[in-house]
Amino acid sequence: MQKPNTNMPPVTKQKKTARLSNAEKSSFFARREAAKVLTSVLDGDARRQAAGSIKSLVFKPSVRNKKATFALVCQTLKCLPYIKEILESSDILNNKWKKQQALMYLITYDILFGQNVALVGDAEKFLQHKKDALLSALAQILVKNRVKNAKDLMALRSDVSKPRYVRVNTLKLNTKAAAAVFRKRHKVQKDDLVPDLLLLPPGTDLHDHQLVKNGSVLLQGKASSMVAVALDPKPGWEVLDACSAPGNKTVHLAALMRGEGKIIACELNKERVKRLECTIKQAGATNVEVLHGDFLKLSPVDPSYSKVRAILVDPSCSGSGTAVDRLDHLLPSYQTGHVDQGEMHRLSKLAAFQKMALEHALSFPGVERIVYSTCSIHQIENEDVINSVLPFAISRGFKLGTPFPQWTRRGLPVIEESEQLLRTDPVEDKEGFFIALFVRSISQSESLQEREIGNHQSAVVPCKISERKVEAVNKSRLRSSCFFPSISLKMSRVLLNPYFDVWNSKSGKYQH
Ligand SMILES: C[S@@+](CC[C@H](N)C(=O)[O-])C[C@H]1O[C@@H](n2cnc3c(N)ncnc32)[C@H](O)[C@@H]1O
Repeated sequence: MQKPNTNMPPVTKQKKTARLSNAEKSSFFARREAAKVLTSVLDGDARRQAAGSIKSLVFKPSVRNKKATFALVCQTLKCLPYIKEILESSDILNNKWKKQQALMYLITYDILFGQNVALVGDAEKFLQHKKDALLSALAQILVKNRVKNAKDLMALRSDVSKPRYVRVNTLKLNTKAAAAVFRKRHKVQKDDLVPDLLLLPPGTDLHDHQLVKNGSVLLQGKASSMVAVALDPKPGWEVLDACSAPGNKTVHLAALMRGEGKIIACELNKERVKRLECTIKQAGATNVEVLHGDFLKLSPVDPSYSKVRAILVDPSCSGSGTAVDRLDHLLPSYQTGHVDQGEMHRLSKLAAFQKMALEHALSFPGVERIVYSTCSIHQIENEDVINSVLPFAISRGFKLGTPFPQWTRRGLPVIEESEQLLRTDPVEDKEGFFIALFVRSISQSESLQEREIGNHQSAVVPCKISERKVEAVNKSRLRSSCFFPSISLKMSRVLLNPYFDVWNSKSGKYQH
């Protein structure tokens, strides 16, 4: 039997096609485009290997009607648990239609929750004929959820709304002037915590706004904008942004430094370096030097970095804190709160890299301030990373600082210093970020620098720490070594010696 072609309007009847209205044609094609995106999203979610976020899939050049496709995919996902239940309980899909599952979901959405208009096409007609069965399955769900109609049912799964945050790029425009421009069409408030951050009503679409296009403002969230402010670099400083693309925080640092001093923006990924360069150019940040390379391979004792006073470590992370922004909360896996073995393995690998990157930053002898940040909600990428590097940080003369002391949401109470860590909440603040700040006095960083040996092959970096700290470090290292029973006695002795860390620039590793 010949397969029906659901990708074309009923072309066999040429006359009929000609009579299709523009609305009918465009919704027919929008549903087909949406079906491709939805198939990709659901397959990726089932395999826990997303091909991209919903937004990135919709914004691919191949999708013509982006706005309609995006709306249809999101609305259908929002109702998906009900749609699945309805299709299952009414049992109307034969094998032929089951193979076009995403399209069935979209059309069912249109019939029961959407406008129920312009339903041309074989798949649409099939479901229209089964409308009574669909309605009766929906009625049962309404009773079960104690709501009167489909609209009220959808409201049960309503969107989280968050203000449209706009960070003014003070390298190009002052905040007062930016606020005045937006005030012509929107209600504008200034954020009470982050300087140069404006709040516009939720849903305000500014993607095509002139100020966004010319780099005068950035559509950067509040939590993300807190990171550079926490590092607090001063004009004239040298700052290292360890993992910098796409560069939103790099250019924020540049603005806070008023374009004075130098930022070394390091990025490993070649493609992302291009994005970084675009961001820098668009923002007009002239004091940024892009370094395409591996941050872990930079030698802390290389004279090129001897003047670096602050480092931002914003490493690759799971991104779990921005799930709402990426619309992941609409996905079936998010709704079950499932973290499977594969995901746990991925988190452990990320955490291992995050720890290495932070430890590496702590090794630069002239540095006074380090911020570690993630957009993850997982303890393994946040508090656990801090806990695991604390002994080393202390051995290098650092202590934890308190970014935004007035902010009430702090780290999870799984380490003693949790009050010094900062978290934002994915529900309350609409983004789940984590920020930790390490500080060291200038005198300590200077004495480390004086003592360092600028040997390019191998440099010994003695650490100046008090007896009390040595004891704390030893105790804590002993504790950590207990988790690795395979570590030999000889090796643990080396690990327990807090005085010397040897950087070998050939291997790009420390020798303790
Ligand atoms: C979370 S993103 C950084 C976001 C950036 N700070 C911003 O605000 O726009 C992490 C970046 O680190 C980069 N990266 C990962 N490993 C790296 C390494 N070893 N050295 C330098 N960059 C690395 C990734 O390619 C990615 O672009």
